[in-house]
Amino acid sequence: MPQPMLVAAAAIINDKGQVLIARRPAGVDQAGLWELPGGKLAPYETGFQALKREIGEELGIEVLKARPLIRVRHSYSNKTVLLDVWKVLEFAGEPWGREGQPIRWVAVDDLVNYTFPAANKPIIKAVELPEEYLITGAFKDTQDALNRLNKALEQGVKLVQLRAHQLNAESYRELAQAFLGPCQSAGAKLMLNAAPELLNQVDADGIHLTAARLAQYDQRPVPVDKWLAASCHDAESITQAENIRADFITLSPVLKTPSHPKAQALGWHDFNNLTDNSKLPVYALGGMDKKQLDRIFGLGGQGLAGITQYWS
Ligand SMILES: Nc1nc2c([nH]c(=O)n2[C@H]2C[C@H](O)[C@@H](COP(=O)(O)OP(=O)(O)OP(=O)(O)O)O2)c(=O)[nH]1
Ligand SMILES: [Mg+2]
Repeated sequence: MPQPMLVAAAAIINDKGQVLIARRPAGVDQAGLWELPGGKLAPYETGFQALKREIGEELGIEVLKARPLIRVRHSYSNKTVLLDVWKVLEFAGEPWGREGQPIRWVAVDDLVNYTFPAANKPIIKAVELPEEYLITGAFKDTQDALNRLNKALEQGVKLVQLRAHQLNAESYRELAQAFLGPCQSAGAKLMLNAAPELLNQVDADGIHLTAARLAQYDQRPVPVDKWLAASCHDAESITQAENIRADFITLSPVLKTPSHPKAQALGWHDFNNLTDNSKLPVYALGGMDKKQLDRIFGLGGQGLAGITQYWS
């Protein structure tokens, strides 16, 4: 593999939740496309140092607080880049295009309407996705499931996977239908852990494939305007998820968990290796709680999945 060009880039979010994008000038690589501001690492710079310098040079603001968002390696015909993308949480000053480049604050949901370089597809997804992915646990009946869902939504959950393998297809469909309203009202996305065809009957936001379902496809089984996620456990399943153009994955079990006592845990080291080699946003799953979020970000993860504390 050729040595990639190292690039630091920033997802700068303002207090309205909008993201700052800039337009690449004519005559440079990827000319005319929109990008996240940033640029090449100078020799001996860390990603964060380069981020601070590039953002100062290009936008005239000072980055005060940032955390890793995603790292993506991508090969263009003429070069390979390794984009080290940070989420900027605090900055000083008012950004302007210091190099004459047009800049724009864009709502996260509008990012799909702008054309970015090919490497940015998973990066834009990482910007859109929240830090936590709720996977439903046990429940007594429909009302109990809805009560638990509403409690989780009240606590700010924005991404929900309805996982209920104990239900038959019809009961699952009914429950999925019942989940739609509360999720929509709370501005949360609903992923169905079910066959992709169910999207024809239930207008949820996407499908989450089990590892077994993931292995069955050789192309993306859901339309591009829906989300596709998959459960991965190793490098092979991650490659498979990338091949069928999934949008994000869960990787498990990171730590030992009572729900899957026989499964061998990956541990943090392997979690890091696998996320490093994955293009897609990766949620850590298995034995996770909110206290581990900073560690997950540092190791290349999008956030954590499971969060049984929201479902108890
Ligand atoms: N900044 C930025 N670069 C991106 C993005 N997506 C993407 O593929 N790239 C590629 C395009 C370029 O080949 C490379 C970044 O180089 P750059 O042109 O921003 O570098 P720079 O700011 O240091 O500029 P210069 O030294 O060439 O003046 O990474 C993105 O979202 N932001
Ligand atoms: Mg630049």
